[in-house]
Amino acid sequence: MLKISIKNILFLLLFALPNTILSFGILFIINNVISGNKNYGESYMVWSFLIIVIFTYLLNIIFQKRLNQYSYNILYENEKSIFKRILKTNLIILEKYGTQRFYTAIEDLRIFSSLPEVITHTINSLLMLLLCLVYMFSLSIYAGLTVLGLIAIIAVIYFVVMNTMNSRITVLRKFNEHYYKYVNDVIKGFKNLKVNSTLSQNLLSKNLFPNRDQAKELDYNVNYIFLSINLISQYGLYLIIGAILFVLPKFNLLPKEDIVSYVVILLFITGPISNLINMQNIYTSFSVANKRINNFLKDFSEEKEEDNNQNLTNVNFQSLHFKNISFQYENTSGEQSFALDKVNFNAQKGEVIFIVGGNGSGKSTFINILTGLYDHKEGEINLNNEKLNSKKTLQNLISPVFTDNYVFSYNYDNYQLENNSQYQSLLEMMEMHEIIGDSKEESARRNFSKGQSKRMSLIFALLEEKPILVLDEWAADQDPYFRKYFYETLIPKFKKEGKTIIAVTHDDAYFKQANRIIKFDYGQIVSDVKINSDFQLSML
Ligand SMILES: Nc1ncnc2c1ncn2[C@@H]1O[C@H](COP(=O)(O)OP(=O)(O)OP(=O)(O)O)[C@@H](O)[C@H]1O
Repeated sequence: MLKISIKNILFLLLFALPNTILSFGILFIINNVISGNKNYGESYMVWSFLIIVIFTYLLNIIFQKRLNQYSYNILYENEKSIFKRILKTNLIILEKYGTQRFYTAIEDLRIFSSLPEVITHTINSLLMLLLCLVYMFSLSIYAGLTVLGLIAIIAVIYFVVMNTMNSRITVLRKFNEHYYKYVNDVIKGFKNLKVNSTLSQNLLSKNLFPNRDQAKELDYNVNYIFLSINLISQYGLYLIIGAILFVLPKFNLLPKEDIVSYVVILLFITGPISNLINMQNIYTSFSVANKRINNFLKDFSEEKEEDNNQNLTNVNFQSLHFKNISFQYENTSGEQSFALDKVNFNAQKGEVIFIVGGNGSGKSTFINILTGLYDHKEGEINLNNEKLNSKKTLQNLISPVFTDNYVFSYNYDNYQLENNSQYQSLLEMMEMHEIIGDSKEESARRNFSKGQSKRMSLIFALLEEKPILVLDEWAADQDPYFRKYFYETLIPKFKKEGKTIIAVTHDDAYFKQANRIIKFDYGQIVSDVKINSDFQLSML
C-alpha cells in the first residue's frame, strides 16, 4: 500500500542525476576560479555559470511541482484506502483493537507523505557526495582516503547511536496510543468527568498526566540524542577540515595548492552530508510508521470477499431460518468467553418477533449475527428455504436501528428528504413534525434528545423500504405515552404493511403485541412462545 514503485524511483533519478551533475558543475567552476585556473576567468565562463544556475533552478521548480503532486497523492489516496479498509473490517475486529488505532494510522500516513521528497534529497546528497569524493581522489588519492576514512568513522558512530533510537520511538508511539484512549474518554465521558471531580482528577493525575510526563521525557531524550548526533556531524566536519589544513600537508599527503580546493569541496558537501544525517531521523520515523501501518493493515484485515452471485435487489422475502448457529467471542483474558450455542431461529414474512432475556443473555450478539455484523462459526442460514451464500443478500433486506443508534451528519442514502412526501408523513407519524419544521437536510441532522434521535433513526430506516425491521431496545428511550403508541399503534401498522419486525425489548407490558416471543438465556434460546389470548408472562 505504501510502497514506492520502481517507476517512481526512476522518475526521481531522472531529476536527481542532471540536478546533481549541474550542481557539481557549479562547484567545479567555483573551485577552479578560486584556485586561479586561468581558463576559468574567461567571460564565457560567467555565462556558463549563470546558465547552469538558472537551468538548475528551473529544473528544481518543475520537479518540485511533480514531487508535490506525487507526495500529496500518496497522502490523500492512502487516507481513502484507510477509510475503505475500516469499512471492510469486521465489527469484532474494530471492537477488539479500538478506534484509536485508526487515528494513529492517519497520523503515520502524514509522516509518510514526505517520503518522495526525502528519497530525492537522499539521492541528490549521495550523488553529490560521490562526485565530490571522486573529485577529491582526482586531486590526491591519500588525502581522499583520509577524508573518506574520517567521514566513515563519523557515519558509523552516527548509525550505531541511531539504531538505538528505533525502540525508543516505538515506545513513544505506544504512549501516544494510550493518549488517544484518554482523549476519547475525555470527549465521550465529558459529562461524567464534569460532574464527578474524583473521576476527572484520577484521569488527569493518575493516567493522562503520567502518560504525558513519560512521553515528554522520552520525546525529550530522543530529540536530545538526535540533536547531539547532529552536532557530532557538524563538529566532525571541522575536525576533517582541521586535518586538511594542518595534518595532511605536514605528511605531504596533500599538495599546498590543492588545500583550498579540498576545503571548498568539503564546505560544499557539508549540506549534502548534514542532509543525509538529518534524514536518518526521518527514515527512523518512516520505518516505525511503516511497521505500524503494516500492523494496522494486518490487524484490520478485510472481510472475505463474498460471492455476490445472489440477486441483491429482487429477493422477495418470505422466510428466514437459522439452523444450529453458533458463535463465540475471542478469548482474550483467559476466561471462558461468551458464546451463542446452537441457536435455531425462524421468522416468517409479516411476523412480529420480540427477543427477550436478561442482561448479558446474548440478545445483541444475536442481532449482530442476524445483521451480518458478526460471522457465525457454525450452522447454516436459509433465506426463503434456500441456503444463504452471501450475507449481503440478507443485509439488503434488513433496516436496523441499533441500541446505540447514530444520526449521520450528512445524507448517505439514496433518497432525498426535501420535497419527499413520504418523509413528511413519517415525521408526522413519529410526532417529529413540530420539532423539524421543514424538510431540509440540515434540520434532520441537528442535535436531538435520545428519544428523538431514535425516532429519526426509525424514520430513516422506514424510508429504506426494506421488508425486515430490526430494532434493538428501540422504545427504551421513549416516554410512556409514545412507548404505548409505538407498541399499540405503530407496530400493528408496520405489520399490516407487511413488514417483519424483530425487536429486542424488555417492555413486558406490551409482549402481547408480538406474534412470538423468543427468550435468550446464557447464549441459548430457552423458549419460543406463540402469543394468543392465554399468554401469561410465566410461560416464558
Ligand atoms: N465485543 C465483545 N467481546 C467479548 N465479549 C462480549 C463482546 N460484546 C459482548 N460480549 C459479552 O457477551 C455477552 C452477551 O452480551 P450481549 O450484548 O449480547 O447481551 P444482551 O443480552 O444484549 O444484554 P443487555 O440486555 O444488557 O443489552 C455478555 O456477557 C458480554 O460481556
